[in-house]
Amino acid sequence: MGREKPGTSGAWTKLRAAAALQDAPEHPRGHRRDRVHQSRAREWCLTSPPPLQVMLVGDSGVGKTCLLVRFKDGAFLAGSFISTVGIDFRNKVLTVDGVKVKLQIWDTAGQERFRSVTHAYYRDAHALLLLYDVTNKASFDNIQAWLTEIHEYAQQDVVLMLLGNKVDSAQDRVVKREDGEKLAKEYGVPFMETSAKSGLNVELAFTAIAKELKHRSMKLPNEPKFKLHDYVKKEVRGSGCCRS
Ligand SMILES: Nc1nc2c(ncn2[C@@H]2O[C@H](COP(=O)(O)OP(=O)(O)OP(=O)(O)O)[C@@H](O)[C@H]2O)c(=O)[nH]1
Ligand SMILES: [Mg+2]
Repeated sequence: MGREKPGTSGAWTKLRAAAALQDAPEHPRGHRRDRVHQSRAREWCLTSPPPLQVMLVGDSGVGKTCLLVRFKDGAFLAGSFISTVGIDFRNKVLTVDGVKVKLQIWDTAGQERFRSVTHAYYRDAHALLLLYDVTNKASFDNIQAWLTEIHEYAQQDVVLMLLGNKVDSAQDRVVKREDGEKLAKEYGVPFMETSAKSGLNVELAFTAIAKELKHRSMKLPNEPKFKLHDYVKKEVRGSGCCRS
């Protein structure tokens, strides 16, 4: 039996919220978050229209959870690294060109052992933020494998953006900005460097995605076509240390 197209009905949203409740893991940072999680999910499924689904993917430790927390709460989760277990989500409403856009952002676990959980969520994603860590060459080298996985499991028209995170760690950098740009160009995806720690380009990454999804869903006849690549190129900010 085929599933209903994601994001098209309140029933779908409720299903997802119920699934989120069932799967809700202990919060990765050790707090009891079940109740917060439940009320968040309940509150979300009572609002309409259905949110646009954005998924964060990439190797473990690249900063997916920190990026989401920075975007949602404006804070950086310093301290010891506690890996995400399974999958979690946070909601955020953005105002894009005067229109409210609801994003439901899925924070996936980068660890290999959770890969099958993540696979199940790909096809409902409207957008994917694919992260690597500029201080970790292996996370950059694995981007091609992630792209293969995305190709296999995500919708063909999914909005995709490549992010090189932790750009604040200039001394530990091993992946040059140019390498990220080259790889992104090769695959035809927009690219920017970010820092969940300093906040660099975090808002921009999500806003760019929201703008693209909003333009796709509204398709106003007199509105000029939104070009995500051009928008990102125009708006992106360098880390201030390494731009030529
Ligand atoms: N310097 C710096 N450290 C960061 C940044 N983002 C995340 N970190 C650190 O990197 C570590 C991993 O961050 P997480 O956000 O938990 O990584 P993750 O991608 O969610 O990892 P998994 O949940 O295992 O997939 C933590 O110790 C963070 O404090 C950043 O922008 N700059
Ligand atoms: Mg995480």
